[in-house]
Amino acid sequence: MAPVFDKKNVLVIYVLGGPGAGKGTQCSKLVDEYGFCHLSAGDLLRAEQQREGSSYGELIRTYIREGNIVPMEVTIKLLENAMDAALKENRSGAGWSAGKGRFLIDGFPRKMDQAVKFDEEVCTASLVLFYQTTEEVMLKRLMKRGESSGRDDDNVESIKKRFVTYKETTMPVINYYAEHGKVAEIDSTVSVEEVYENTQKVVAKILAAQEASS
Ligand SMILES: Nc1ncnc2c1ncn2[C@@H]1O[C@H](COP(=O)(O)OP(=O)(O)OP(=O)(O)O)[C@@H](O)[C@H]1O
Ligand SMILES: O=c1ccn([C@@H]2O[C@H](COP(=O)(O)O)[C@@H](O)[C@H]2O)c(=O)[nH]1
Ligand SMILES: [Mg+2]
Repeated sequence: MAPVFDKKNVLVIYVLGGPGAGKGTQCSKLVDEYGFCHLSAGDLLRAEQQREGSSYGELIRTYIREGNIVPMEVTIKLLENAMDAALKENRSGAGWSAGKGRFLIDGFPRKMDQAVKFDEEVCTASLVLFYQTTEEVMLKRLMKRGESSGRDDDNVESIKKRFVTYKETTMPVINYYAEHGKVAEIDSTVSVEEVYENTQKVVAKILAAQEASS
């Protein structure tokens, strides 16, 4: 079913990279500076897993623990509903007016079927921010985060599985968007501030281009 909002009115940036690459960290800085609505597919799935009465709770729990990708219909519906709700809030500020808004979609699309379906039926992204670092760095960050995150998948067994899914299933998505000239690759090995400086440069350009065309 088509989304309720008009896709012409939304600016979408996908935020991709390996588990623990720093996607969420950079998104929160972008929210503060540019007023994006940040939608993390993983967070939406975790919230749905916890929701009383959800028929997907157990399914989501198993997929996340195994580092697998939840069937796309579930995730796309959650994202679409969250976008719709944000647009109905009538937010103010740069990029927001009646029915218009700007979104960071974090950790999605992670599989080609999601990418094709979302592009066709919901909306297309103007840019893909791709945070790149080594598995060694990501493992260290996730193990540290796991001391306090409470996430079922911040343990070494799940992390190893997430790395396999990332390489086999998500890298083809990133390569697909790279072939379409949409990917900005950013080294996320360096400090949060340095990563953000490089992120700002790319995002500021996209926002300026959008402003010039509207
Ligand atoms: N550039 C950085 N340098 C050092 N630590 C970082 C950096 N970026 C993020 N971190 C830390 O690494 C951990 C993972 O970061 P974050 O949660 O942003 O990653 P993510 O890509 O969203 O991970 P996931 O895919 O698991 O959701 C966090 O504890 C965060 O504080
Ligand atoms: O589109 C998606 C995004 C995420 N998942 C599942 O959630 C976990 C955690 O995602 P984070 O982005 O690390 O918070 C991921 O490993 C998948 O199991 C998904 O199924 N589909
Ligand atoms: Mg995250």
